[in-house]
Amino acid sequence: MRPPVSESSSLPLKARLKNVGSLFKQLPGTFHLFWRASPGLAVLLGGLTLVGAVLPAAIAYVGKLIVDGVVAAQKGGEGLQPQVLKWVGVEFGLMLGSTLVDRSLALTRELLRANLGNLLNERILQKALQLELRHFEDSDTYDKMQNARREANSRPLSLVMQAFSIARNTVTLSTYAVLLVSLSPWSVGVLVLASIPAFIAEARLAAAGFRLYSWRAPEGRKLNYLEWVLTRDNHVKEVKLFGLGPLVLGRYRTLFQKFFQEDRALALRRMGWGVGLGVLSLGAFYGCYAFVAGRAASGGITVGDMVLYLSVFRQGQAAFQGILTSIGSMYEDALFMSNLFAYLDIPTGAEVPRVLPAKSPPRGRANAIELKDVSFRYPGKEAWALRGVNLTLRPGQKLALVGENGAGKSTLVKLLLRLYEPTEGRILYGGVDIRDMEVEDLRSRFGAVFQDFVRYQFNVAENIGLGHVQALEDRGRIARAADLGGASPVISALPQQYDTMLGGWFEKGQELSAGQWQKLAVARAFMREDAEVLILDEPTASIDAEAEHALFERFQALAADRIAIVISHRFSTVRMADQIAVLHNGQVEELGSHDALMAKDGRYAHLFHLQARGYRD
Ligand SMILES: Nc1ncnc2c1ncn2[C@@H]1O[C@H](COP(=O)(O)OP(=O)(O)OP(=O)(O)O)[C@@H](O)[C@H]1O
Repeated sequence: MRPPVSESSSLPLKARLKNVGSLFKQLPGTFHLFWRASPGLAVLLGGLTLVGAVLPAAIAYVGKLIVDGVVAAQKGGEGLQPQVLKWVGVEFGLMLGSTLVDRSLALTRELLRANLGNLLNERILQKALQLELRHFEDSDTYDKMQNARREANSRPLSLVMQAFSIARNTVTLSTYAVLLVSLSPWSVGVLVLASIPAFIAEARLAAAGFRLYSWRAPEGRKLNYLEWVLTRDNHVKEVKLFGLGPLVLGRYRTLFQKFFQEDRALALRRMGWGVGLGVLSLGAFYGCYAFVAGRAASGGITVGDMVLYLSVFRQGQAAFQGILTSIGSMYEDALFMSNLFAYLDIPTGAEVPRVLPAKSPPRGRANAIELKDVSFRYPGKEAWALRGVNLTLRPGQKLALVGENGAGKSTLVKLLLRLYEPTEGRILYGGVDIRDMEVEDLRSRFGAVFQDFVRYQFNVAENIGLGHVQALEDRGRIARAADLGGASPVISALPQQYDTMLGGWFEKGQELSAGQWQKLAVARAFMREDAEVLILDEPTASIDAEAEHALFERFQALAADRIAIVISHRFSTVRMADQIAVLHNGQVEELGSHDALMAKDGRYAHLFHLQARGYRD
């Protein structure tokens, strides 16, 4: 269980500093990205920050010269007036410069935001392409990716800007210190001393805030999820039918209240400290003010010195406060960056071939597939999803996989496509262990329709053509695939046929029925005309009986000399296969043709009769 936030203050100082230190390790990596995003803008930002940092002290100093000049002129200093006006002119110039620097900084920041955001988004997407299925099915990795995506546009820039702001305020403070030392060395000491409590308080509160947000991350996701359930189109039917609104909204409210109370407690602590420290810094300021005013009155320093002192001390306090605030914000930004870097560093490459050069069985004709004592456990799971599976598929053979939900059918397909590796045993393709092949080589030999096939919010031609991206523009091939998948009648009924935009996400998108979408998915699989193996995972789940019959006739013809693997719960489909493997708890319980398995009168025969009776009664 996570400790409550209030306990954070009991953390030993050393541990707290270590926490902070580990977060600021993100800075070099972030700056590297920042540099990569745009070296020119980075240099410009650095230069502008430096100029902006020294300008305030220069302006304050010229202010002093003006006041001293005025006082001297009033005392009858001959010819001092033009001098004073000259200094006013200089201050005007400096102020103009300062405004220009601030505007240019804002512009540079905006340009960098776009560049840096784009660079990061691209890195995140590139990494997503390298990740394997196991990563997507692991909630931890998935969370990391979603978090990285969510804040890539703001956090890295914010971290860099806060670091620059600290640098700028530090330079400004140093220039102020130089000015103050000449005036009253001990007031520099007072400025620093009066700031120490504020520094400690800010560090404590920022750490508490940071811990609050990081502990809260999983609950924050829960909050997002609840929001999602209530606002997504595909949830609305169930939400309405089951009357889920009040329940989900209630949970949302409870979570929000918890967040609100934590935020309020933190805000109150912040305010308490703020008031106390405000009084302290005001006291320090007026203490020094009294001293300096006294010295000015007794003629120890000039009026200009006093004015300089006042503005520098005040602005020095503000610069110090600025540094503290930046440190506070950096905690959170650094947390994000550590999550982002953790995501970018997720080890991948499990898919690279074990041997070089990779092996590649002959292409253009089906190769035998052999599963030898294959067992598989999902990462982090105790139970075996597959156990001791032995299967041989010769070219031209059709295999049907049957078994109850969770028997391991889809898992077997994932292993064949090397989306996972067997925990034990081997899978051979054309006599070659598939771990010795390039995955792209292996996968390009398969055409597949998955149970959870994708409904691309693209046009019809693309929905089919994506099955073989090299032929995305080949309308002839797309039309052939549509014919084979039984999708042609659906397409001719659409307003712009192959150019009809599909799905409800974009304007003019045409929504299809589940069965119509599935026909497009089947057509997509048939785009791979040279596929050596065809896999249809529950291909007929959504299509009607007539379409199913037609699909299987075409499928039989098309699959003639290829290997075909069909997963289905419909025995009318299953019985057409040469071989039927009955999976039960991850094991092949029965294997043989329909006739052989019926004669055996085991699980298959039992399930077949059960379904047949359902149709007859
Ligand atoms: N990503 C995953 N992580 C962990 N366990 C999983 C994962 N996917 C499936 N499983 C488990 O592996 C076992 C086999 O699942 P699989 O999806 O292969 O079943 P199936 O036979 O295809 O079922 P269905 O007929 O419902 O599609 C099940 O016990 C399931 O809970």
